[in-house]
Parts: sequence; C-alpha cells; structure tokens
Amino acid sequence: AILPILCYPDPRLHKVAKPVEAVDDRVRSILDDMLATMYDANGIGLAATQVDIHERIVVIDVSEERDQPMVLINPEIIWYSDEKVVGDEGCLSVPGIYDGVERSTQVHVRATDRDGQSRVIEADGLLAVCVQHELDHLLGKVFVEYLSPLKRNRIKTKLLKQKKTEERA
Ligand SMILES: O=C(O)C[C@@H](Cc1ccccc1)C(=O)SCC(=O)c1ccccc1
Ligand SMILES: [Zn+2]
Repeated sequence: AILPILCYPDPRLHKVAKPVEAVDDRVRSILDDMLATMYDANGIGLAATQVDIHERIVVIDVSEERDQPMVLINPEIIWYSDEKVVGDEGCLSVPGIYDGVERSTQVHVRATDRDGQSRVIEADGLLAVCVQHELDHLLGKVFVEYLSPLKRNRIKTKLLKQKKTEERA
C-alpha cells in the first residue's frame, strides 16, 4: 500500500525509532509498503519515521533504473570517512526544498536485510549521502536542522502556508 508521508514541521518526524525485534511477516509487509511509497513519491530513500512507523527500518534505491531496492533493518553506521562534502539534499517530508548539507563522502553501514541476514555495506557517492540522511530520520532529525534558523523558519512558514491552501482546496 502507498502510505501517507508526514510533512515537516510535523512533530512526529522528531520521534526516535525503536530497534526491530524480529524480521517477521509484519516487518516484511512494512518494507513492501515503504518501497511502494518511495517509488510512488520518486524518492531515492525513505525512513519508517516518515510514514509514522517508529521502528529502525529504511529502504533505498539510488539506481538509475529504479530497480535495485535496498532494505536496511536496524542500520548503524560503523565508520565515517574523515573526508566530507557539501551536497544538495531534498526530503520527501520537506517537499520542494533543496539545500546544501555536509556529509562524509564514505560510510560503512551494518544492517539486517529482509531475510534476517546481517551485512556490512561500504557506501560512497549518493548512496553514502542517502544513508546518512535516512539514519538521521530514525533519530528524529530532518535535514533542514542543519540549515540556519532563518532558513529553517522560512521553510516552516512556506510549508505551513502550502498546507493551509491544500486544506482549503
Ligand atoms: O526524504 C527522504 O528520505 C528521501 C530523500 C533522500 C535523499 C535525497 C537526496 C539526498 C539525500 C537524501 C529523497 O529522495 S529527496 C527527493 C529526490 O528524489 C532526490 C533529491 C536529490 C537528489 C536525488 C534525489
Ligand atoms: Zn528525508
């Protein structure tokens, strides 16, 4: 099913996700819904927090063909490169806003996949950026929090105004 994506500044986006106890059919069903929702929204990643499910689950697909889904259950970054880069980021919970965020260029992530197997993924490029962005979501952090308070307030005002016009429409 396509799930509704929470929109900033919804307070639920700041809840901290809990670890998944067991990779069972309930979790696999959440994974399928999150992947459907991510592809429908044309995103390259989605964290469970964004669909109001507060468990440590992330899906990612950074492939051109949109046919290489990645599932990260209970992900943790076990190594960050010292080298960092500022890249333009967007967020499905902050529609229409793109701005520069500094991230490590490479990260190593330990995560469990849909079969319950634990793996370490060595990520670079857009995948490294996306992993860091998604894991922030699981900690209740949205990328606009890296921006200046002035920019963040302008974004809040803009999105709240958008929401009002949507409700009236
Ligand atoms: O809100 C999300 O987690 C999804 C987000 C992931 C992300 C994109 C870009 C940089 C970091 C994290 C998106 O997919 S935003 C929309 C999008 O499709 C996109 C934006 C910029 C570059 C590539 C894709
Ligand atoms: Zn996001």
